[in-house]
Amino acid sequence: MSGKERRLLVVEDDPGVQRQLRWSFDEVEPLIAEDRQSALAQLRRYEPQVVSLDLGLPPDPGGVEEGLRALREILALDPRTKVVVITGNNDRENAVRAIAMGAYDFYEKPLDPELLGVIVDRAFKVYELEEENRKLSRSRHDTPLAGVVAASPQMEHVCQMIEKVAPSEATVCLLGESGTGKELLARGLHQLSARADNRFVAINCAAIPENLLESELFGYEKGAFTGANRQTRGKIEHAHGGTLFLDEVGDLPLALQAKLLRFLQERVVERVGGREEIPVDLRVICATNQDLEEQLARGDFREDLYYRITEVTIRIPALRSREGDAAVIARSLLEHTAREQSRPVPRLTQEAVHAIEAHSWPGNVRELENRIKRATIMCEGGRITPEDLELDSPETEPLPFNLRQIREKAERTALHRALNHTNNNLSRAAEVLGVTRPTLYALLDKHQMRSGRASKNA
Ligand SMILES: Nc1ncnc2c1ncn2[C@@H]1O[C@H](COP(=O)(O)OP(=O)(O)OP(=O)(O)O)[C@@H](O)[C@H]1O
Repeated sequence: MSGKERRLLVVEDDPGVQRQLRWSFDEVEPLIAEDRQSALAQLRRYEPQVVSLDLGLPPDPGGVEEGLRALREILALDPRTKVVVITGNNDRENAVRAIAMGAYDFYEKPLDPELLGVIVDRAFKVYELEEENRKLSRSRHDTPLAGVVAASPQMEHVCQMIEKVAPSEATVCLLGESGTGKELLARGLHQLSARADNRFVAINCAAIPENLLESELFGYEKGAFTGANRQTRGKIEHAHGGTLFLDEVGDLPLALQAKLLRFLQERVVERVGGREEIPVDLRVICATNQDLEEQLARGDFREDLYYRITEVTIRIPALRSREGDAAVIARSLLEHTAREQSRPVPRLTQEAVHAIEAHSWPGNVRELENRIKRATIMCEGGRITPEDLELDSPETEPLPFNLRQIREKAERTALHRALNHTNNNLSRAAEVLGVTRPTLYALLDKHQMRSGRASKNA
């Protein structure tokens, strides 16, 4: 969570102290509530992660009961909230009561803005860590798809599809860029199937030279070719009873496509140089990072085979389009690596998390793994920085403060695009935007865009 997403609610009835408090926090513009009821209304509306709560609230500004009631109700509404209670001088007793009720910390008046700022900042950090942990435990760490870490709705959907299709015998085709986890998911699918006790045999069709691929897949008889000194079973036979994973199936040469198709139709293999038809019972999962439909159109992939292997197609999204997954996977990998090396888990700095979120991950999870491995070796003092990950520190664009700012930005962008599109022809720009010309003029004036560019047909 970036500093700009932090929301702080200050519950304080004294306008002088309110003013003082506004200056205590560098990174957040606090929301202010004067009493318990408006505090609860703000909590419902803005979901602040941290609340600073003066226990002396009206109608009982000299006592603490109203403040403690507010504390109880805030935590009942959202127990994740970190509440820092502010008590009078030397009022330890009520501070302890508040902590016992679930307050995160307490702070005694008189105000020291710097100290309060530090306490509040730490409260945000604890909230953020807890939130990350909640995400991780919601992630698929302990689900049947072991090893698949994901918190995004996109991957949640993929995992659900895998879980659904696993018990069937359907041939599944996993489509996705390199490093998105196709093999990991294929293994997960196998493990959830009735074939889990038998072998999962993987073969990468792109990694084996064409002349060897056939014997690798189908096996060969002794003497079938020079060097064939003994009868050898192929991957297909090895997978008998289990699952055969054909990775990079889009790279399968056309001659072998025909042979694979025959196997899928008749479920028998003939070893190279042999005549015997050997029945094999297995399930096939395929994967590719190529566009199979484009290959079909080019004639590089057989249509009949395409339909055989795509009984169920599952698209694995690229890491860059999975909301929030990169940081969650990074943390999980850090824990894993640290556990393996019996070392304390290093911490990602906020800048590192921003950099991870901003990077486009062309190599997907594999690239993330490599960067994390490198960073665990290079980092110092238990903290991982963007430099350790060899990522740029991104200039994070501040979040717009409110809906009005978002609307205005969208309006400006739409105006620019319409004017560019129509070569500054105002009548046409108004048409494109679906507004009248006077409305367009008003908008251009509002955004001070009338001078210079937008003049034609005005
Ligand atoms: N969701 C995930 N959670 C944790 N680790 C993952 C996840 N997805 C992928 N990985 C890890 O990333 C690495 C690459 O994954 P995998 O080999 O399954 O990708 P792939 O799509 O099959 O790649 P390629 O197309 O290059 O064969 C593996 O080490 C895998 O364990």
